[in-house]
Amino acid sequence: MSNKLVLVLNCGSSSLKFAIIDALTGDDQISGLAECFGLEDSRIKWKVDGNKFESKLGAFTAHREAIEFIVDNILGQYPEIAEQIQAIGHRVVHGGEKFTHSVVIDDNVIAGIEDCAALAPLHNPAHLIGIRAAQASFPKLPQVAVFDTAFHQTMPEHAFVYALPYKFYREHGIRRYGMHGTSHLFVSREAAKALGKEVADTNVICAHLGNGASVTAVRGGKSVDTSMGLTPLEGLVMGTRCGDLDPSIIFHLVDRLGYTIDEVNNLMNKQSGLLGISELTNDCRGIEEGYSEGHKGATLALEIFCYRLAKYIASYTVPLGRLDALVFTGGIGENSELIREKVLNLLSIFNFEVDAERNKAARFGKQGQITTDNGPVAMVIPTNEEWVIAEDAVSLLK
Ligand SMILES: Nc1ncnc2c1ncn2[C@@H]1O[C@H](COP(=O)(O)OP(=O)(O)O)[C@@H](O)[C@H]1O
Ligand SMILES: CC(=O)OP(=O)(O)O
Ligand SMILES: [Mg+2]
Repeated sequence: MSNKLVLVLNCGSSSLKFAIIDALTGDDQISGLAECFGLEDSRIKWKVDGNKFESKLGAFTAHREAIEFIVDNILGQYPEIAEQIQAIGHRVVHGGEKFTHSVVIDDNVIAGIEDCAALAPLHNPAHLIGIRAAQASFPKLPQVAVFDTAFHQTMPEHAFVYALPYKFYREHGIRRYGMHGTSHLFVSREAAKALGKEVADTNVICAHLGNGASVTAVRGGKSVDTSMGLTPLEGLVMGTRCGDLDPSIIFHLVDRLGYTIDEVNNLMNKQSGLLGISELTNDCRGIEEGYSEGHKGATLALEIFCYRLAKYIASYTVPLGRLDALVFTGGIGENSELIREKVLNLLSIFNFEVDAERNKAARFGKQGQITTDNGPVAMVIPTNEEWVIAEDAVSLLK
């Protein structure tokens, strides 16, 4: 048997993404998404060999029921696939300073993920539910945790310490950690391949633009700075998150406008970003549609998104010195030729020259350079976090 199949689970605050993936080739045999938390009408959608299926999960289904559905109703139909699964790989957003690499899950690891839950309150508690449910459903299979933060543990202290009294880092671990590390690792490695260079000799800036979004400066295969911080709220404008702002806005909202801390948390994580500015939608496709129809809010949201992103990208030339390529990835980075073009035009000081044909062609999972050969390289590289998770899971079993 040449397959090395891994079931990869990415439990988010309100959804669960899953894939059964071959660690050797990156091909997924089955993949899907369950919208499973707090919804009256939660659903699960999945794909097998390009064929699409959908089913209702019922009201208020949570991760545990979704995993039971995957095991009983989906894998149950494909026993020849199910019996080949060798491990379960879990995406875990926050591993603090404790986890610099992927690990096989045991009670100590679970306690470590619990310790980090306060730093990623929307993500880590969901991962723990997923881990426990997977342990119950697959008691014989090894479970592996792969951390978003691990790739960023190479950042130097001057990039990760906040300008607060130092004791808050020393005593409470309050520092910048960075997320989406698995994606930044994957696309920076693929960029080196595409450039025909050794990873150790390749400097790239990666923009992962999905519902959450972050930019990372990768020097010689190592993360040297990234835009997310203690939590996934810092940095870029995102679908519903505000990213960077003046921290005094929090005092103003609480002291002057009577908001509770919980309300501020909800406002900044769930009601801001593209959704908050546009007063239309958090979905980039809807923002682009609004922009093309002259919708004022959508236009402003798009402009702020691109401007902030371009500023971050420009600033990451500081830790790199030399830039071999700028990489776009994530649902927006892989598909939005409009945003890529706007961002590259804002970065005119670097002489990027957009190639309209190439930029148009790079979408729906296609990799490729989107600039002309006359200037610096920008490219689209579809991310594959699930493949990295599957590879790590299998390599830990050897
Ligand atoms: N064809 C497209 N054009 C523009 N944006 C797109 C397109 N397809 C997907 N997106 C955007 O990608 C985002 C989701 O990205 P994704 O990486 O799937 O998110 P997640 O962070 O949940 O993994 C959404 O804002 C969606 O609108
Ligand atoms: C860390 C983070 O923002 O993850 P996601 O993009 O999956 O929300
Ligand atoms: Mg994603």
